[in-house]
Parts: sequence; structure tokens; C-alpha cells
Amino acid sequence: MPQKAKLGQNFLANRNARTRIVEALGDISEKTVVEIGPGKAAITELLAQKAQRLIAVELDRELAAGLRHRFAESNVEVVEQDILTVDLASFRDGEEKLFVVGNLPYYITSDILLHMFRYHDAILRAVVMMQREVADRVAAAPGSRDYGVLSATTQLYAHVEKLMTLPPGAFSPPPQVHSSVLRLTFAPRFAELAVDAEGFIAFLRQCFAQKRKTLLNNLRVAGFESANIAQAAQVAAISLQARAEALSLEEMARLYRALHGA
Ligand SMILES: C[S@@+](CC[C@H](N)C(=O)[O-])C[C@H]1O[C@@H](n2cnc3c(N)ncnc32)[C@H](O)[C@@H]1O
Repeated sequence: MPQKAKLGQNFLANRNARTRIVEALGDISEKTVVEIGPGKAAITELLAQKAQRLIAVELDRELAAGLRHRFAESNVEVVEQDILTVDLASFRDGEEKLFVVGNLPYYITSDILLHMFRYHDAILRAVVMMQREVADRVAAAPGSRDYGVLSATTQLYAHVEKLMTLPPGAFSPPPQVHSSVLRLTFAPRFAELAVDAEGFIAFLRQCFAQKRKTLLNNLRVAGFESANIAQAAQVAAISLQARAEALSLEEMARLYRALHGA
């Protein structure tokens, strides 16, 4: 476990924000909700009142003990574990879809997003708070400065909405950054784009490897032959002088399929 000071413990003190986060999940009265990093129960308290079943995953031993005590004999199950090692699908009752919520520990935000994507089959919606700059990257549209591999990957798995931004003073102790809440509605696009998830995401990483470079350069560095790249770009109707950040997911998928002979 990282040292306590490093667990990203900035507790939400703004009551209105807690309510809005819980409401953004929609009707959870018959749902199983997984809360990531419940801490001192700022959001947990409201969730427990509204959800049918709440699984609260907290890594900090003292905080987990406090939560177990506070929510004894309730609909809340406290799981003392690193969220990145949790088998989210194990919380499902049959084929039900989970709702995920959390004021995330910011030091592992991207890892948590990727962990959720691994369990995309098991999740319907996630409402998560993160550092504003990271939220801006996740939600960025192609062609914008912030668009990168994290935006593209997230948008392959989910529809992203930015709901609100909070100043440092909304937390105790205040972090050094602003925070934003995103809602992710899971709707994977791989079938529609006619690509396989693993191969296509690996391809995106190659295309974005050096953001300042053109697609042609990044693909050459990744080991593709110039002639093959040129031919695929022609088939896919894409300029090789473009940078990856300028291309939509549809265009990226066309290029991927053309390069892989699909
Ligand atoms: C930003 S705080 C949010 C606390 C609370 N939900 C709130 O809004 O006040 C992040 C919480 O995540 C917990 N945490 C940190 N790393 C974790 C991990 N790897 N797995 C689960 N919980 C973690 C911290 O102990 C802390 O309680």
C-alpha cells in the first residue's frame, strides 16, 4: 500500500456536490452500486439510502474499519482492497449491470478507468470525479489539443459527459487542483467500427506514441513499411500528414482495417 499521504485522500466537503453526484447515477433503487474509495462516507451515506446494494471498496485499513462500524447491518458491504485488484464482475447478480461511482484517488485515475474498461460487460454507468485536466483529456473531442490516447480509448467504451467542476475549497484538505465529475455511459463501439478491441487499442497507442509527429512517422516507428502505410491511407482516404489527434475514431478504424487487410 502506498503511504497514507499518497492515497489521494481529499474528502468531499460540499453537500450540494455529493447530492449531484448521486443523482447523476439515475434511479439506483434496484441496482448494485460499487463505490471506489468511500473514505469517510461523504457520498456513501447518500448512496446507502438510495441503492439496493452498495459495495464500498476502500484500501485504507482505518477508514475501512470506520465504514464497517458505521454501516453494520445495512445494505453496505465494505471491501478492504486495492480497487485495481478487484474483480468487479464478481459483484453482479446474474447478468445485472453495475453502477460505479467515486471521488477517485487521483494518483491512479487512468489505471482505474482502464480497470473499468476491462469489465465493460458488467457496467452500465459510472460517475467519477478526477483532476480537471484529466477529465478534460478524457472528454476531449478529436481535433482538440487535449485529445489523445486516453480520450480515444475511453470513447471507444463509453459515451462521456462532463457534469461539473469543483474548486479545491470543496474538499478537506484542499487538493492543489480543480476537480471535475464525468458520467460514462458504457456502450462499446468495437462491433460498429468492425475492429477487435485489443488490436485496435494497441494500434491507437502506436498512432499517438509521439503526439507532435505525423501519423506516417509514428506508424513507421511502429514498424510498418512506408509503402503499406501509403496504400492503407489511400484506401482509408486519410492524409498521412495528419496527426493522430485530428482523426475521428471512424477514420482511425478505417486506417487500422486497411493496414491489417480487413
Ligand atoms: C479523494 S478520496 C475520496 C473519499 C470520499 N469518497 C470523499 O469523497 O470524501 C479517495 C479515497 O480512495 C481511497 N483509496 C486510495 N487508493 C485506493 C485504492 N487503490 N483502492 C481503493 N481505495 C483507494 C483513499 O483512502 C480515499 O478514501
